Amino acid sequence: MTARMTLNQLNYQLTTETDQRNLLQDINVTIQPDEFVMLLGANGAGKSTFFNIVAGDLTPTSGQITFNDQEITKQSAQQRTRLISRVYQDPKLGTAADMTVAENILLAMRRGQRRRLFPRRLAQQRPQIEALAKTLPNHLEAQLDKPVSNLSGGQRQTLNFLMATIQKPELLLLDEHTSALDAVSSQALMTFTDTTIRENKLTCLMITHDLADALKYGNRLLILKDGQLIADFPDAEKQQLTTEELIKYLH
Ligand SMILES: Nc1ncnc2c1ncn2[C@@H]1O[C@H](COP(=O)(O)OP(=O)(O)OP(=O)(O)O)[C@@H](O)[C@H]1O
Repeated sequence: MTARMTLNQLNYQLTTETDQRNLLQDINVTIQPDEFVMLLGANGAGKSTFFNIVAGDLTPTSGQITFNDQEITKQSAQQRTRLISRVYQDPKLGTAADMTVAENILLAMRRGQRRRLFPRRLAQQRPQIEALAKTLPNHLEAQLDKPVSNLSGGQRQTLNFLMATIQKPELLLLDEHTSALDAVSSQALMTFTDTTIRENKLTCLMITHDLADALKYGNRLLILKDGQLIADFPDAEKQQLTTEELIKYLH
């Protein structure tokens, strides 16, 4: 099996006027296509920096990133958008607030294609959009003609997740995507996330501070501490882990 992504001897050093800090240090990790990886770490451990490097928003100071056997270390975030989708913590990011839910879904379906004939396409694709919406949690199917700015946080994050996965990215990055939601909405989106990843066989890296979710979902678990990967649990070991053991790693 060709690895989906390999990070080799990767370092990221932040240089300011007053000091130099290694935000990521000697990261060596290979992600396989069938992996749904939980990434844990205390505040400031370097998780978002890790995602920014993978997405191409930051360039590593040294080391290589290989994606499907091609080196992409110097590729921009724009060049990687065909491969990598990201959902952020903030429900306001990722959607067009003034457009309706249906229009946003159509935009995501047609990302990368020409925008001509948009109203006609919207009418043509309506049955498909409605069928899709019926599978979604958080009652989003009843909101198709509402502007996105009217949605609750849970509904907006559900839409963000759908838009990020509708074209089946090669790699999905979930950056604490349920953490701003109430417990019920968060669990509904997490269940939908898990089903979507399994059914579409997506490769996924997910940052979370929710230890119960980290243990329940995914088939591998990585822990970052002070910019270094200090633990890597494959599925069988992950299944034996307890919250208490995880807490010890995070301190
Ligand atoms: N542009 C920057 N300037 C200064 N410090 C930075 C910058 N970016 C990140 N840092 C620092 O680097 C460290 C790692 O940050 P990062 O956001 O990657 O951590 P994190 O694990 O995602 O944390 P959290 O769980 O709080 O989101 C932190 O100490 C942070 O303050």
